[in-house]
Amino acid sequence: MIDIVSISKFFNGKVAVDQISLQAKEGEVLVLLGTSGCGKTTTLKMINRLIEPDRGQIFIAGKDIREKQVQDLRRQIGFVMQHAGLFPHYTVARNIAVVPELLKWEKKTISLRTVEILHKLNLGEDILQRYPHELSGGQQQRVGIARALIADSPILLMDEPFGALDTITKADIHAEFRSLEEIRSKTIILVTHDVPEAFELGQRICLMDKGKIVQIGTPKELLYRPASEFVANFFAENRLLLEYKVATLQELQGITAIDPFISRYGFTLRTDLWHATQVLSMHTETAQAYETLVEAFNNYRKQQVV
Ligand SMILES: Nc1ncnc2c1ncn2[C@@H]1O[C@H](COP(=O)(O)OP(=O)(O)OP(=O)(O)O)[C@@H](O)[C@H]1O
Repeated sequence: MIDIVSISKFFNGKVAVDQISLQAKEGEVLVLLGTSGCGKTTTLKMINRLIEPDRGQIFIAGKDIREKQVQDLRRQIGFVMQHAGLFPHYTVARNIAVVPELLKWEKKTISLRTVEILHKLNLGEDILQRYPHELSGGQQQRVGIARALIADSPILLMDEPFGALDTITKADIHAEFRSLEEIRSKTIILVTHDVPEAFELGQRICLMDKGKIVQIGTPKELLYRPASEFVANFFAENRLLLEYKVATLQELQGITAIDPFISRYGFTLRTDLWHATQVLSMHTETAQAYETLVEAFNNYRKQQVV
């Protein structure tokens, strides 16, 4: 678990992070969300000591991170940098092997694990001898993720890991990322300014503004129980999309019979309404099922909005 206790950071006398306290629980994806300049990256970089806080403390598994050697601390933390952050003069293979080499893994182990992780991220082995500039933006970001995952560290810090991707590539890579068994048991803190991405990937979202936390909670809490007008306004633009994304079939269960949707259309109780209605809206023969779900959602929504 990562426990951040009242940390602050000043740059040139101006506060960038202002007495932030939060906890990231073991095995969860916590998203730091907010507009440009609100202090997300600075907060993230203080966890692996790329930036030192001016005030406050950070604990990992109960230990103050300043008590460890920086290199030891960073070896237990996978880090995905903004814009992938690959070394331009290293091949993909060398980029991915940076941490295993520091850990003094055998060459054979590195190459086997590299191939395994490449396949999981839908990358071909043919890219191993290429340089970053010979890859597409999406491939570069996948390589950045492969590099952070290869050593299977218990913590993963991700700074806009999918930032450079178009919407369609993003949807694919989000789905891949969520289904990776590698991320299941990790504590992940992910920085983004992309609201739908935060809702898709975060179990909890920490919304920040001007260096402070405005609200921290589940996507559903932020949407239906905003702590302030700022929070409500922040989600106003994407509101309907987000409401469809946070409602799962499980939540509609008491309102309409869900079993037929599961057996007939291959959904699960965890399928979100956004995905389900998209599938059902594609064919005329599923129009009735689509309408049933939308009606159930409207009734569910009435119970949420008080
Ligand atoms: N090295 C630095 N020197 C001076 N000011 C800095 C430095 N790093 C960040 N800042 C300032 O601190 C504030 C917070 O920056 P930070 O990068 O943490 O924000 P962010 O929320 O991650 O933004 P973005 O989404 O644009 O990356 C900003 O006002 C920024 O200009």
